[in-house]
Amino acid sequence: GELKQDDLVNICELGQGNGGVVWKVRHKPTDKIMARKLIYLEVKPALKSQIIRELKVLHQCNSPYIVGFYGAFAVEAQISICMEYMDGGSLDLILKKVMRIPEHILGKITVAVLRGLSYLRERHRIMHRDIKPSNILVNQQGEIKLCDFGVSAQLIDSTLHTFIGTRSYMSPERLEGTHYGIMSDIWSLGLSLVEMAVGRYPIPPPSVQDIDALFKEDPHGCQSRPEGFGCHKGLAIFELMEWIVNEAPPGLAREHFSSDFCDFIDRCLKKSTSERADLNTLLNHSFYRRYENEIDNQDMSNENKQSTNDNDNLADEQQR
Ligand SMILES: Nc1ncnc2c1ncn2[C@@H]1O[C@H](COP(=O)(O)OP(=O)(O)OP(=O)(O)O)[C@@H](O)[C@H]1O
Ligand SMILES: NCCNc1nnc(-c2ccc(F)c(F)c2Nc2ccc(I)cc2F)o1
Ligand SMILES: [Mg+2]
Repeated sequence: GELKQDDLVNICELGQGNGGVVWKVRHKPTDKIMARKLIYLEVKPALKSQIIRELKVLHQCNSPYIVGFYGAFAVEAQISICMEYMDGGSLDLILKKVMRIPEHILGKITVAVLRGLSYLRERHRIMHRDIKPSNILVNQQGEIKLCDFGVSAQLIDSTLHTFIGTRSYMSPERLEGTHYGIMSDIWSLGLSLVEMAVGRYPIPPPSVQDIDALFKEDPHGCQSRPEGFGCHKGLAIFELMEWIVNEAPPGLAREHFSSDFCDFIDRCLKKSTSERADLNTLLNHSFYRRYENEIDNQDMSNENKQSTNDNDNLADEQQR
């Protein structure tokens, strides 16, 4: 049935973005735990109902790589989007805890993101528009899923002027205001992977010393960021955008990462879209190939776990 405000009880706040806050909530009638995103929007009622109508398409977005959707509604100037609660949180939070994410995990993340992007394109003819670590969520079953993709054209339109971030995962062509498409998601994926591999937003690129300091065996054994790494004064958002448009793209240090990971990143971070790899090319890249069956076992094992549980329950029942 339809979700409504009175049926939801706040448990705790999961985080704030720019223009949105996300709560962990319980849906009383079903006792289901959900994540409720509230987006503040002052738009005419006609536009609000159009947004709610367009968000209903999320009921058809069913993929192991896309966060589940329970419903959307508006109360005054707040749009609520109720979705699957991902109890592992987002990759930006995980990155803060672990300093940097090892390559084999980044391989699994890459498989999930590319499969999520191709699902959205093949089945719903949409691009994501906001690929970045905070929009890639994980759960304790080890599943990796995408959220916050532009399914409603009107919601995108109504929030264009409000959502500016502190850092930009936007591609050069998007920052230049020229037309952009799925290839812009590929750039954002590349930049997100470099950030997670190195442990900080990669523009302006860390110095060679920074990188070596990061990877030398930490004497204390704990993963701590070297002095001044990453927390040096970042560029202001506009300087950052200028850097992305005018300077060479970031890349990975070949002495610390496999050559096919470095090559994968180089192909995602080509500044010109005609040189950048498209989705199909990346789905055939050796870095993707190396991890694609790993994640299938992951999914299979979850399904197997589910079915063995079902069988166990059935067996129990028959004994009772
Ligand atoms: N479905 C979810 N399950 C669990 N945690 C979530 C879920 N959706 C969002 N979050 C958490 O809420 C935080 C805020 O999300 P939100 O999308 O508003 O902002 P953001 O993605 O961090 O940044 P921005 O607003 O710039 O897009 C995220 O960082 C994430 O940790
Ligand atoms: N600054 C606040 C965070 N930014 C942001 N969060 N969600 C969106 C979003 C934008 C357009 C759209 F159509 C959505 F459905 C959107 N949300 C959305 C899409 C799919 C799922 I599953 C869940 C969602 F919240 O934009
Ligand atoms: Mg988000």
